[in-house]
Amino acid sequence: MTDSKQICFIGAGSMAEAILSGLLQHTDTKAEAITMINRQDKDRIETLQNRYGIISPENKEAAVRQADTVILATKPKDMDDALAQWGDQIQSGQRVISVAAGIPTPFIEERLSAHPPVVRAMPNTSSMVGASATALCPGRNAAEADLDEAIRIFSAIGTTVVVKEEEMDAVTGLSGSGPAYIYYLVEAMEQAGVNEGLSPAVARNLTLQTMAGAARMLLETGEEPSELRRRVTSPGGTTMAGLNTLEKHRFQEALIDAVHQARRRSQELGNAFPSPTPR
Ligand SMILES: NC(=O)C1=CN([C@@H]2O[C@H](COP(=O)(O)OP(=O)(O)OC[C@H]3O[C@@H](n4cnc5c(N)ncnc54)[C@H](O)[C@@H]3O)[C@@H](O)[C@H]2O)C=CC1
Ligand SMILES: O=C(O)[C@@H]1CCC=N1
Repeated sequence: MTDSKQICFIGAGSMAEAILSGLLQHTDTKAEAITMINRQDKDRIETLQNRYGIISPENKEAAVRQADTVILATKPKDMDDALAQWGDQIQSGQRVISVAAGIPTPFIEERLSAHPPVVRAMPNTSSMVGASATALCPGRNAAEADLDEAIRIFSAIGTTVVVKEEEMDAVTGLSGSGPAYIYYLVEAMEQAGVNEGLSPAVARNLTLQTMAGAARMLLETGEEPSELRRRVTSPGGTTMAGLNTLEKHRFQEALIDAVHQARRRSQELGNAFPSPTPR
């Protein structure tokens, strides 16, 4: 992605940093093309300036006004205030991308008097290493070119899919929150290795490569996970003993419920921000 387009992040937390880092490492985007605005927290912007060389704008209003794309990356609960604070700076010729969980596009559209195009995105923090799984959906003022531009940004830092807005809560529960489930699994596998007498370093090394290898097998062979699992599982062997235990503890049911509860929570966050105008 060759780019001189200006991007302004409103909200400079974990997700904004993951996108920023991914863009700088995996595209031709220059740090000078990125501005970041954060509430109160001057230290945070200084950290990001030192880490990435991005600009902390003197005139924050102008930075929002001058961006080609404004990325809204505050917590859902802060979005209303952030739109009240910065929304009047956003012009119709700009493009807005929101990465906030749960917040429907009409909620944002109704708070932007210039009616710019809004695209909703749900990336994940693997953006940082160019490996996000991002789902996108266009708001009512977004033309194909706006969606394409958002796809272009997020394709540079991972894979993208376009979904219907009503699918965004499910996406959030699955791939938005998903990295945390995987890290949780890694924590458990490492602990298991240590419990069985391995050093923490060896347990980590083996766990991570096992995880990475299994992911690559899935991606590169295109085989079904159930088939790949079958090939590891010799009848009466060790894997079967392990899998039977996972089944006894209802491991799959627990994961399915985790995604369901995360989806439900995303929906709940959205319900807290109703949109008065029916679409
Ligand atoms: N962390 C994750 O894995 C993912 C997060 N998201 C979404 O990204 C958004 C941000 O999440 P995180 O980065 O984790 O949160 P965070 O709390 O790390 O960052 C949010 C930042 O927004 C700033 N902020 C709040 N109000 C502001 C205002 N009025 N003007 C300027 N800055 C303001 C805060 O100071 C904070 O630094 C959330 O809406 C979340 O749902 C989406 C996908 C994954
Ligand atoms: O936990 C959260 O609410 C955010 C949204 C998806 C991942 N993290």
